[in-house]
Amino acid sequence: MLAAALRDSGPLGGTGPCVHGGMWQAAGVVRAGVARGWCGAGLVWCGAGVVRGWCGAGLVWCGAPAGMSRRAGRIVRVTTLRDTVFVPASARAVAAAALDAELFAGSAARAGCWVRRTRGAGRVLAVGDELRLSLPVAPRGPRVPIPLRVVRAGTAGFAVTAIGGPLRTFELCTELVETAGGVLAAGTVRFLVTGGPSGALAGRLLRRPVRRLLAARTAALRDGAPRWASAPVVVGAAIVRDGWLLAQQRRYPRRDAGRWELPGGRVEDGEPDAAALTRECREELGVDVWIGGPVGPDLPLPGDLLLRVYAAEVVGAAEPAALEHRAVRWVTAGELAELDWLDADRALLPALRALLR
Ligand SMILES: Nc1nc2c([nH]c(=O)n2[C@H]2C[C@H](O)[C@@H](COP(=O)(O)OP(=O)(O)OP(=O)(O)O)O2)c(=O)[nH]1
Repeated sequence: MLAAALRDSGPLGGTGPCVHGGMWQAAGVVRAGVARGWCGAGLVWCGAGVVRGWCGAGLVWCGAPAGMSRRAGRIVRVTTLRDTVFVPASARAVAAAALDAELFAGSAARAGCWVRRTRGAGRVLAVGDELRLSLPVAPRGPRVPIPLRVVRAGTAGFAVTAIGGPLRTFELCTELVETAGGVLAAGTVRFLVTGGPSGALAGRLLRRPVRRLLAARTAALRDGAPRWASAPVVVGAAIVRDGWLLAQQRRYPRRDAGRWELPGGRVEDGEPDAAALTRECREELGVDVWIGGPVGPDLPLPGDLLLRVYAAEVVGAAEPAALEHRAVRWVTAGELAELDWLDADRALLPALRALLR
């Protein structure tokens, strides 16, 4: 039976042009030319033209079956599970929810999992942060420890991947696709187990807790995003000049004194973001600024504040001064990582680096 299953196994996934003009994505094993998959617009056609899945709110979604193949002579089983929700909120609010460390840990707890941050700090999850996920195989049963690293954290989505533990491959990602009325948040978990019958059993046992984790995560995004849509905003200015970025060093409170941040501050009630940034840059630096587009995603801050950063340039040849801060400093892309940034600002470093390129 096993041999027959292996013979039937095709590629473990794939992607191709969909009849709706987008791309289809097949997940799991392709048997006899038939794949299950999903696309953003409707039904999925692949292989011999057979459709699996169903259409709801304009998208097809399905739980893909466990796939099986041989790699280096070992039986490898890949399981891909998906859960998609439609979130009627702005893309920036949903991305903020996706990067919210508290929301992530809370949703995992609701699914019976534990999440502990082992690297990184603050409310926002940044690329390079590490977490330890403890997945229950059964209620009150043994737990599988999965050390994870954040590998993607941006406006288009979030992803963590295993960096050790018994499951050498475990990936959880959330793709965010903006639509006219809101955002499609497509959660996927893909994990791989090896071994014969014991591997098959392990794969089967893990499906239920992983499915619960995935469902709790997408539900948390749907329920958590509206809060970020109406959160009080702190605006920051990524002021650039000839490949240099202006950073300023905090004087207070004690826990943040000496750390670096971007010029800016809280937006007052009814005040447009641009007006708040103009006001803060005059007060803190004594200069006027031109304000451009947003840089990176909106970032959750402690106290349910949201940090939103805009690209900016000093008007004219005026030199910014540290009127309220300990110091200001121009830094190159290469020097960005040398500064002790506030926790949330660390999550912006990839976007700031890209701005300076
Ligand atoms: N301006 C700014 N604030 C930041 C950044 N990153 C970050 O976490 N924050 C936090 C620090 C503060 O808790 C909050 C900013 O609000 P604020 O500038 O009005 O706060 P503050 O503590 O300086 O208070 P205040 O004296 O200006 O009233 O956002 C950043 O890059 N720029």
